[in-house]
Amino acid sequence: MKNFTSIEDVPNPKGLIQDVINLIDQSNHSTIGKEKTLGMVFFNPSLRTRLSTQKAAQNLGMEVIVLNIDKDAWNVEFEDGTTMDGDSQEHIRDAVKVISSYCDLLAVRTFASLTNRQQDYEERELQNFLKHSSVPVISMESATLHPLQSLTDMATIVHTNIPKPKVVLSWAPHPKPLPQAVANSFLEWVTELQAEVVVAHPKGYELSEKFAAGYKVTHNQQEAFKNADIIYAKNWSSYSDYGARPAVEENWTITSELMQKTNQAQFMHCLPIRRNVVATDAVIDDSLVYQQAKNREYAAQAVIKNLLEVL
Ligand SMILES: NCCC[C@H](NC(=O)CCC(=O)O)C(=O)O
Ligand SMILES: NC(=O)OP(=O)(O)O
Repeated sequence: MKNFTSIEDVPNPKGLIQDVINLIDQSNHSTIGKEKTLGMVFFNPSLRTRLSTQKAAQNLGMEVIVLNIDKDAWNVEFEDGTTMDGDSQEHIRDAVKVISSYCDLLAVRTFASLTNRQQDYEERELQNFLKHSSVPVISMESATLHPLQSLTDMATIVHTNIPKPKVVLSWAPHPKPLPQAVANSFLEWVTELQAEVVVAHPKGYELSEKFAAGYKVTHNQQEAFKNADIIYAKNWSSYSDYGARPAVEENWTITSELMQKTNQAQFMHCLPIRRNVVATDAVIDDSLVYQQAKNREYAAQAVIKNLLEVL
């Protein structure tokens, strides 16, 4: 594996999921990363990804340096060929060349504009990192994908030991427009599981065909929940009317009553979660969300180890 920015970078996804499961069952530390440095660059906030990736690198003996580029560095210009006489002091190509010169691996969190679909889906910021970094790049969530989250989620689902689970990816309400990244990535990875997958969302919230093609999609949340073993909740904004939040008539908040329609399903969410908007307190408090968050450490550790092995 040369980079980790989507499932397409992973030669053996099932093997990587198994590596994470092995770490869940028996966490271990190694010194493979001794005298090596992980650089972590954030363009927007993070709690889990930041701490779990840092912890994972430390478990492997690495040093970690962190740059909150949106807060602590110069304003970055992303357009090529522009005359930089405005508010941006530093071009992304210079920034990435310099940052990667201090690191052996470079992890980056970029962001979705939710205003320019073409630019987001071309992954302009992430592509600049891939193009200009002299070391392997790890995505800590990009404009359209969140592969560390999805790797974690797959390992968490397999670890429940439910044979051939019915897995429902359910849209849920949110007061703000959010990216499609977590849902896109989930659908990219869930094909690796022996599972029946159903996507439930209101009309107007169709995901890109690139990710949704081949999956059963329903606008009936109650129907989707019947016999489900895993409920994976996530809000996302519209892909077709990019970044919009079309009105939804029914209440899609995940409640205990709704969970009662399932086969005693386990509730999952990547966090952060807006309590009593996405799901009720009772649903969240009896769920896999903290196991999921803990498993982020193991997913990051499996990915970093894999990349270090081929340095
Ligand atoms: N990194 C995991 C998810 C991050 C992001 N959620 C958020 O931005 C929540 C913000 C809020 O609750 O206002 C998302 O949905 O893609
Ligand atoms: N789930 C997740 O990526 O959380 P953070 O945004 O806090 O890193």
